[in-house]
Amino acid sequence: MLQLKNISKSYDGVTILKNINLEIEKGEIVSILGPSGSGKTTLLNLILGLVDVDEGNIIYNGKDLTNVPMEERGFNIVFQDYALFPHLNAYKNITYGLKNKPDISTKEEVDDLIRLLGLEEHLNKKIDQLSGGQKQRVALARTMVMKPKILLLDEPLSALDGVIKESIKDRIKTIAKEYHLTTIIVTHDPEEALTLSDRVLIINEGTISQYGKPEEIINAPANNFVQEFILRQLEIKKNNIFSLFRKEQNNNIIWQVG
Ligand SMILES: Nc1ncnc2c1ncn2[C@@H]1O[C@H](COP(=O)(O)OP(=O)(O)OP(=O)(O)O)[C@@H](O)[C@H]1O
Repeated sequence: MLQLKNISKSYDGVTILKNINLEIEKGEIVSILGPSGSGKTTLLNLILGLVDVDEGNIIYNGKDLTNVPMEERGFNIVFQDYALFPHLNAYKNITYGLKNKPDISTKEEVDDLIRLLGLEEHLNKKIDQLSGGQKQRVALARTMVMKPKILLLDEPLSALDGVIKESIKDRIKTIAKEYHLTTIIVTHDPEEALTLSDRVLIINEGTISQYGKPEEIINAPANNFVQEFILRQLEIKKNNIFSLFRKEQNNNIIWQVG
């Protein structure tokens, strides 16, 4: 279990995160959801160890990691831009980290992951020959072969759309459940957070607005911010789709009458 206790962080005297308290169970998928500048990536970086906390503690399975350097925490991140090596093919990207630590994953485990992510046909391709969704899956595989204790994903779906987005969402869910892998995802998209996660952490201006299961957030928004910002966005999206549908129907009627 990961626990954040009274975490605070400021930059240049400006408070970015204030008194964050949070518990994430092993194998849970948690999304950090909030508007631009609310402190989502800062929170992810604090967990990863890329950024130091000003106050508070990060505890993992009872051990205080607050002052443990990033490399020793055993967490791993997939960045928004994937950060793949362009001169290496997909397979070499996936197995790159194993060069120095070959015992972490067996060949069978690597092959399993490649199969799970549907990358078999793309292994010999260079990175610039891959689509956005394929790059994303290579980045996920490269991180997963290192068997992180916690998988951190920064806006993993933002560059993707439609069917590909849904398919990567499913793959993230499958991997998290199959490997009992605690997964923390930063997103600004309420629909993505609510459909992908076991629990959603909604932050606004550096504080927690609500932390709960998707159905709790939808059925019992804790405050005005959750209601107005998060649920309203979903409502607008839904209405846009319905109005498009109605327009289409009206056009058909006019066309038929005409
Ligand atoms: N290294 C830094 N130095 C100074 N200010 C920073 C630094 N990193 C982040 N900030 C500030 O902290 C605030 C929160 O940034 P953060 O990147 O965590 O937000 P976010 O919720 O992830 O936003 P977005 O959705 O736009 O990526 C912003 O106002 C940002 O300008």
